[in-house]
Amino acid sequence: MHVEAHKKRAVKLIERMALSGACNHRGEVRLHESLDELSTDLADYIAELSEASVKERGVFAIALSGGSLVGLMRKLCDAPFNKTVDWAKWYIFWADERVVAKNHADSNYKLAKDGLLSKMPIIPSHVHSINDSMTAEEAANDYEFVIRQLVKTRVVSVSEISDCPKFDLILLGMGPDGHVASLFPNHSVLNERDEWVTFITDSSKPPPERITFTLPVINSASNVAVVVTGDSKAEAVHLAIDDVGPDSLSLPARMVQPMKGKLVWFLDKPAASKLDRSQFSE
Ligand SMILES: O=C(O)[C@H](O)[C@@H](O)[C@H](O)[C@H](O)COP(=O)(O)O
Repeated sequence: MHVEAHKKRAVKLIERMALSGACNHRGEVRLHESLDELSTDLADYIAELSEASVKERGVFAIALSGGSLVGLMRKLCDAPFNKTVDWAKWYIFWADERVVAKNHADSNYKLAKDGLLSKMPIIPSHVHSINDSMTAEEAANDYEFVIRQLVKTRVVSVSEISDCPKFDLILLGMGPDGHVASLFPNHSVLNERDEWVTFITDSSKPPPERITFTLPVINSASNVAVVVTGDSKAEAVHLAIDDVGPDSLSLPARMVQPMKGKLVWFLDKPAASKLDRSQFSE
């Protein structure tokens, strides 16, 4: 990289660090001036975790979600990442999936395949999407079985504390209602402690049938990143991150609390606009 470009990047980084605050027990908050800056930081973050994981374990097990997250990961397909990331070591999973055919417009797999995976040299057999010819319940059981086999062979690591799979990185979006993966507010699946993957047939956001990682799996990951943009999410971001008392405790995004892993929030300014943090004000 040219020296001037290096300098510019360093200045940007310092500015960003000044804007972002290390955020005690709710994780690290990374606040971004623009979606472009957020997506550059997100690509850097994922590439760094991939490198560290491949160095340590020889593989990188990453779980995706749907929504705007996929578009915000697009820079991974461009230089320098297209050349520097060790794509052959990536294993892809979904933290949640809509129970629809893989070629359906609602499919999270299709979204990621069209927008990302088809542009990355990932080994097709490393892409673990759900079986779309089953009922939601069967698909959840089947997906858990697939993950169990990969835990046995250590493609997916295992948590020393919970016996759950320990994904190297779980990427989540968040809805304005504070849902993450397909864990919606007040739903009984929030209490699921035994299964790794479960299903719902009554999602408050269509389509109704989904499978989802459970909270114990999300909270056993080595790294969890929640990527949230736009002012419609500002209130939920406030409840998920700030110390607002017991009312917020039932918010699914607030229940994302990795036991040993690291939690990072990637926010743009509108999403962060209701955070009680003086360092975020202009
Ligand atoms: O399955 C779904 O309905 C979506 O994948 C959903 O869970 C999404 O991840 C969040 O609602 C955030 O979406 P946006 O980032 O697009 O707002």
